[in-house]
Amino acid sequence: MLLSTNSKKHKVTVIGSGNWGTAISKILAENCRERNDIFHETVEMWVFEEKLEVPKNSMHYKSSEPVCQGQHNLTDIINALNENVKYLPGVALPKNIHANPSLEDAVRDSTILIFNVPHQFIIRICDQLQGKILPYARGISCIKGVDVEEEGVSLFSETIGKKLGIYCGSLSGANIANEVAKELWCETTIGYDPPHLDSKAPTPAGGSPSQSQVDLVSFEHKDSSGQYSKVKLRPLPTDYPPIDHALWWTLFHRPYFHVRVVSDVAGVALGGALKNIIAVAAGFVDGMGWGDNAKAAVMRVGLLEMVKFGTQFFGNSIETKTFTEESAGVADLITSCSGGRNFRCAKLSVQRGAPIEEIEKQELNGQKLQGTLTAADINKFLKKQGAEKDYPLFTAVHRILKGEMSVEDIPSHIEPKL
Ligand SMILES: NC(=O)C1=CN([C@@H]2O[C@H](COP(=O)(O)OP(=O)(O)OC[C@H]3O[C@@H](n4cnc5c(N)ncnc54)[C@H](O)[C@@H]3O)[C@@H](O)[C@H]2O)C=CC1
Ligand SMILES: O=C(CO)COP(=O)(O)O
Repeated sequence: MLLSTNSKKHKVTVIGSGNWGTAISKILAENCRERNDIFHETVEMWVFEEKLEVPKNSMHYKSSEPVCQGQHNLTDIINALNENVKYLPGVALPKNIHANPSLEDAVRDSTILIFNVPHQFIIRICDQLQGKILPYARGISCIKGVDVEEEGVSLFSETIGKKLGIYCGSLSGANIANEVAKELWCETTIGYDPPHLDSKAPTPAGGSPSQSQVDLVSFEHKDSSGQYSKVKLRPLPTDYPPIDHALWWTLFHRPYFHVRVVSDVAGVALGGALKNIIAVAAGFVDGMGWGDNAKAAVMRVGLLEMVKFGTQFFGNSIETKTFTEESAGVADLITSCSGGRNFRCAKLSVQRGAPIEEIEKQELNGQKLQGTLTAADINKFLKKQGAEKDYPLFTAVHRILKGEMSVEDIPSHIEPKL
């Protein structure tokens, strides 16, 4: 067990309060309460504010609480009822979650930042956070998606790290939020590869950089292209418990949420992003009524494309065994193709003959699909690389979503050409 001999405690903020953002906040709040020798008990949860009435599927529908009458801010409702009535209705949240509508206030003095929003919103959030966070904070991204720009494809753990000047790992796994929130057992994977102190960096007066330096210190860091580079990071002051694999395990592990911490940050993040495209494909073929064999076929081809993409574009910084051995890979693929939102909405879109965006709006009550956007992001990148034909399943999903191909074409499209 991790024992704390340090004088300062970590303050934890979750940036995001959707379906997964709230379920993760619940886990963290339970652990912060139990391990209040290491963590501040209160977990701040940043909420993108909106006004609503307590809905019928809430545990508090028609209760006599003042916030249950008429329209109120979601933050006020969460703080009064300890339930996220919109994104995780029916689940009692620990009282030590504080829903906060101010991003700046939510991250103030936090040493640990957990990023958990739909990926389309994270860049703007990072822009708003610049200069507002502790410079020696460390992060974990629970976001499933990729960041495609002119220069290429990056993972959000990297993008967040670069934009905020902090180190950020990743968390991903077979973790359908509603099941995790009901405390049904599952596994997850955390990727964290903390920078090593650069032994050649000038040592400041008064000791080693890790002990006394409060200014920028140069670290050697391996990025997702496998390149070692010198990056400047603020070391965590030594009066805090070190942020390492053991600390992440202590913060996230629950009897119902089993954590494995690995060093393959890129593999964890990439697996979570790419499986969402495959889940859309699985939904398409299931919507056609083609049965489990067809679904298994797209899962097989999809897993191979995941491994190929990781190897081709993330080089030696990725361990492809993460895709086959960790929850963040094949297990996430299986659960997402069974009961995930991408799967369910893609299936309904075929069954109802309606665009998936329409189904998303009708069925998800404000929750967001990631697979459709990721299919477009990955396609943009593959096109630029001239590699669309090497990834027939990823390409097919994008083309079907764009109306350029039909689901009936999937079998012939993914068959290797002789
Ligand atoms: N829900 C799940 O079962 C799981 C989700 N994930 C991943 O976690 C990430 C977050 O997903 P969820 O928490 O499920 O989100 P969600 O799908 O429930 O999305 C709704 C959230 O987006 C926020 N939002 C809407 N418009 C916004 C805006 N303009 N700016 C900022 N926020 C806005 C809403 O306030 C709400 O918090 C995604 O990348 C997802 O793939 C990972 C594992 C499981
Ligand atoms: O990532 C998930 C499960 O691990 C959830 O996937 P969906 O977003 O498709 O529901």
